[in-house]
Amino acid sequence: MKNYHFSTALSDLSTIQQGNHIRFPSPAKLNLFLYINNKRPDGYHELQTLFQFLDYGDWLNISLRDDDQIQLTPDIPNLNKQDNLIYRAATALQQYTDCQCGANIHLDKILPLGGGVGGGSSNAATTLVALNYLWKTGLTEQQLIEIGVKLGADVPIFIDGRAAVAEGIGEKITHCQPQQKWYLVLKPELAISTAKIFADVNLTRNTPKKPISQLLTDEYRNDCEKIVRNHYPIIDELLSWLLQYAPARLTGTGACVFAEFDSEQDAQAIYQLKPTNFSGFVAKGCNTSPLAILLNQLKRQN
Ligand SMILES: C[C@@](CO)(OP(=O)(O)O)[C@H](O)COP(=O)(O)OP(=O)(O)OC[C@H]1O[C@@H](n2ccc(N)nc2=O)[C@H](O)[C@@H]1O
Ligand SMILES: Nc1ncnc2c1ncn2[C@@H]1O[C@H](COP(=O)(O)OP(=O)(O)O)[C@@H](O)[C@H]1O
Repeated sequence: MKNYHFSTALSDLSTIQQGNHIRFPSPAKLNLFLYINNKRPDGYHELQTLFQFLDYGDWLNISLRDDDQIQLTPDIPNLNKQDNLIYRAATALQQYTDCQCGANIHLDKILPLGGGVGGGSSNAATTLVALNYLWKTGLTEQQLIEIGVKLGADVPIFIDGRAAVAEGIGEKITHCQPQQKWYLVLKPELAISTAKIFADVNLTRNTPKKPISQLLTDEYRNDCEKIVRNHYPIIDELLSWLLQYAPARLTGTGACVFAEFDSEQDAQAIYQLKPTNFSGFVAKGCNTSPLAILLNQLKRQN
């Protein structure tokens, strides 16, 4: 059975490096809180949001090629290769560095598209970090972030690899150490467009900005939750169900919802009770990204 929890695999590098392939983790994130402070004249919204990684996500299996082609398998339904953030990240790195290297990239996808768990952004970040390592292009983290931010607002946080509060539209990052709880994440079978949520006239977009120290200790909320619950009755239903058992919220602009627990056993116990027509998973929150952990291990080995 495939394992989408990274910590076990990362404890044994022989499962990560097989022949000329290396498997790189592309973890999910949760927005433990998300407040919208303001709409800027250019239409973007200023946020204060807490990112934590999950010990769970996609794998990117990468090997080098003799030519400069980027081969990407398998196809994601309804997404052209040229629009896939993995392909865009790889070609952006080639262009930035003038590098003639290529790669075969196989994506083992488990994270839902438009799920608010950052799958696309994480795939882009893992591609940049992994290919910079494999191609020996030697870019600094800051240079990778410069490329990544053009691909999506959340790509820099996945490159940075440490839990943080992001402000502005995501460019101002303050590292922090929230509790590493266990989460039960439920995935409704629907994708939510981030643009659509931010365009909604009823969105709460004037939450006063607060000092980060206060945000971390106050009760956590997500300003997108009210309108997402209104638009999608199924999400409303799922959140009401989870709230019977534990504190629960929306992540990002949805569609996934999560509940937090102090132990894996507690999270698993509620997972067993979930309505059978919904999929979900249990995973631990981590303040250091599994990708950063693997990269350090690979560098130490060389
Ligand atoms: C708000 C977050 C929190 O994690 O939501 P999720 O996408 O994860 O659910 C993200 O930062 C989202 O980042 P990302 O998904 O990359 O959004 P983008 O593609 O950059 O933006 C899509 C559209 O949403 C609107 N948008 C996005 C981010 C923002 N701070 N203000 C906005 O108004 C803009 O209209 C933009 O054109
Ligand atoms: N490799 C990829 N994985 C997922 N989505 C991708 C990818 N490449 C491009 N996309 C596009 O990015 C959109 C947002 O994806 P994703 O980051 O998974 O959602 P969210 O930001 O809600 O967590 C998708 O709906 C899809 O159209």
